[in-house]
Amino acid sequence: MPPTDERSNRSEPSSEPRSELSTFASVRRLHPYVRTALPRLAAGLAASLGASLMALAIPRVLQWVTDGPLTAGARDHDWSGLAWSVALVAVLGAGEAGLILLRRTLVMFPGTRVEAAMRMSLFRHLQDLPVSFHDRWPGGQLLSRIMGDLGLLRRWLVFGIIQLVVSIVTIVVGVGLLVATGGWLGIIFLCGAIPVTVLAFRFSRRYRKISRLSQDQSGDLATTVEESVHGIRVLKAFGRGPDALDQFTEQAAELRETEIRKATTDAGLTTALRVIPEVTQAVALVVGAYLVAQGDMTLGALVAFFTTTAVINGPVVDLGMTLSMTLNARTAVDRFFEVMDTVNPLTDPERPARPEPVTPGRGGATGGHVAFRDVTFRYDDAARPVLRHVDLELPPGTTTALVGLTGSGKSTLAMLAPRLFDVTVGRVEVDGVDVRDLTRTQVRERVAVAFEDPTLFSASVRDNVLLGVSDDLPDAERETLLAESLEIAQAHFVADLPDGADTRIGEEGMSLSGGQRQRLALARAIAARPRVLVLDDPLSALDVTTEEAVTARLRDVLAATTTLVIAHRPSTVALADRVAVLQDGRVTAVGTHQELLASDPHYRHIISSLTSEPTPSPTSQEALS
Ligand SMILES: Nc1ncnc2c1ncn2[C@@H]1O[C@H](COP(=O)(O)OP(=O)(O)OP(=O)(O)O)[C@@H](O)[C@H]1O
Repeated sequence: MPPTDERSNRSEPSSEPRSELSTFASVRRLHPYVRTALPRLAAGLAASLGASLMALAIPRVLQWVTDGPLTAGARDHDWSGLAWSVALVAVLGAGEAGLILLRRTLVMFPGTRVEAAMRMSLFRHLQDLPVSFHDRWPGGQLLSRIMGDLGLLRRWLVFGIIQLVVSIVTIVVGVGLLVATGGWLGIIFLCGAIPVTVLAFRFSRRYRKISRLSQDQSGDLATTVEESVHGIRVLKAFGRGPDALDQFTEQAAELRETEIRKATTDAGLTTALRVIPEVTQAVALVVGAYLVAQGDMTLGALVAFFTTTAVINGPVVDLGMTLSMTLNARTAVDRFFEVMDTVNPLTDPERPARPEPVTPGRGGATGGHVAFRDVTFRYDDAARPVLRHVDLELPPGTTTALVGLTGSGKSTLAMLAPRLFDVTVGRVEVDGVDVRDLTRTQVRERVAVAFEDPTLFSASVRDNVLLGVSDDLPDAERETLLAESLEIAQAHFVADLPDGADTRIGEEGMSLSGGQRQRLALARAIAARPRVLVLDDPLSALDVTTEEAVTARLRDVLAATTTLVIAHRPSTVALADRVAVLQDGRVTAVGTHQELLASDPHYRHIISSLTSEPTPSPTSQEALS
C-alpha cells in the first residue's frame, strides 16, 4: 500500500495588526537589522543631546550676564565681563550647530544601510515564500511594504527616534531646571505638562489606527495601479478604462480622506502643544513680574526662566510630529513583520536525501522516474480537495499526456512535481525520493516547467532562456545550449530581433507575441536540461505550422526525458507515449491513446470535445487516428 503520510501545506500570514505588542515591543523587533548601525545611531543621539544641552546652557549664561556683568558693567563702566559672556554664548551657539551637523553625518549612512538590508531580507523572503502565499497577497500590498514602509522607517531611524529622545530629554531637563530655579513659575509650567501628557496618550491610540488604515489603503491603491497597468490591454479592448479610473478615484478619495483625518488628528495635537505652553507662559509672566516687583526673584532669573521656556517650546511642539512619525514607523514595522513572520511550509529538509547527482545533458536513461502515490491535494482556502487519491507513474524517458475536462485538476497535479505546492496527503517521488526530502535546488535540477501563460522578465532573451542554467557552466556551453534550445522551440524570430539574443524584451515580454513568448518559455524549460519536464499546454498560442515544427523537434528531446504534458489539443496528445485521464480530481484511466479510445467512454468524450475545437492540425489528427 502506498505511504499516506500527512504533512501540512498551509501557511498562515497574519493580515491583522500586531495590536497585542506595545509600540516599544514592536519597534524592538528591529534590533537584528539595526544592531550594526547602533553605535553610529547612539553617537548621533549623543551629538543631538549635546546640542540640546548647549541650547539649554545659553539661558544660564544669560541669567549670569544679566545679574552679573551687565549690572556690574552699567554700575562700574567695565564691559570686559560682558565681552567674555558674549563670546561664551557664541561658542555655545556654534557648538550646538556643529553637533547638529555631526548628528546628520553620523546617522545618514547607517539609516540607508538598515533600509537596504531590510529591503533585501523582505525581498529574499518573498522569493522564498510559496506560490500559495503569492496567490493570497495582493502585489500592491507587498510593493507598498517593500518601498513606502521601509522608506518611512529609514526617516524615523535617522531623525524621528533621535528627535523623540532629544525632545523628551530636553523637556525633562528643561522643566527640571525651571522647577529648580524658577520656584512657583516652574511649578506653573509643570502643571501644563498634565494636559499635554493626557492629550499625547489619547492621540497615540487614535493615530495608530488611522496610520494603519492609511498604509493599508496605500497598498490597496498600489494593487489597483498594478492590476490596471498589467491588464491594460484587456481594459482597453473592453473599453473598461473608465471603470478602472472610477475604482482608482474611489480608492484614492478614501485614502485622501484618511490622510486628512490623519493630518487633522496630528494638527490637533500640534495646536494643543503650541497653545498649552503659551498659556502657561502667560500665567508665568504675570506671576514672574509680580515676584520681581516684590524682590522675591531677580531679573536675571526671570530672563533665564523665559529663555529656557523658549528652548523647551521647540521640542514640545516637535513632540507631536515625532510622536506621529513613531506611530507611522511602528505600523511600518508591524506590516514588515507580518510578511517576514509568514512561515514557509515548503522548506528544505534538515537532512536532505542524497540522490545520485544530476549530470548535465538530457538523461532519461539515467533517471527521471516520477511517481504520484495516493496524492490528495487541497488548496489552503478551499473546502474540498482538488485531487483525491491520485496514483500515477511516469517511467523514465516516457511522455505522458494528462487530459481531463476543464477544472479537473491537471495544472494542480503538474505543479506538485516541481514542488510549487506540497501534497496534503500522499507523496510525489522523483527517482524514488519524496520531493519533500530533497532541497529545492535538487528539485529544480531535476524538474523543469513551461506554463501555458509564459512569464518572461524584463531582461535579455539570453537571460530569460538560460534562467534555469547554472552560472558555473562555461560561456561556450551556455551559448550552445541557448542556440539549441531556441532551435528546438523554433524561436527563429530571435535572430531578427534588433540585438538578437541580447535584445531586452519589455516588461514581462509584452513586446513579443503570445506565441513568441510561449516559445521562449519552452526554450527556457528545455535549456534547463531536466530529467523531468512538465509542460502545461505550452504550445496553445502557436499557429498550426509552427506547432508542427516545434512538435517534431520536441519529440527528439522528449525521447530522453520523462515528460508530463497537459494536453488541451489532439496535437499535444500525439506527442505522448501514453495518456492519463483525470476526472474530477482522480486519475481514472492510463493507457495508450488507442487503448483508451477503445476502453474509456470519458476519454472518448474528452477527445471528441478536443477534436471539435477549431484548429486541429491535419498531422495531429493523423497521429491520433
Ligand atoms: N490557487 C488556487 N486556490 C484555490 N483553488 C484553486 C487554485 N487554483 C486552482 N484552483 C481550483 O482547483 C480546481 C482545478 O484547477 P486546475 O487549474 O488544476 O484545473 P485544470 O484541469 O488545469 O483546468 P483547465 O483545463 O481549465 O486549465 C479548479 O476548481 C480551480 O478553481
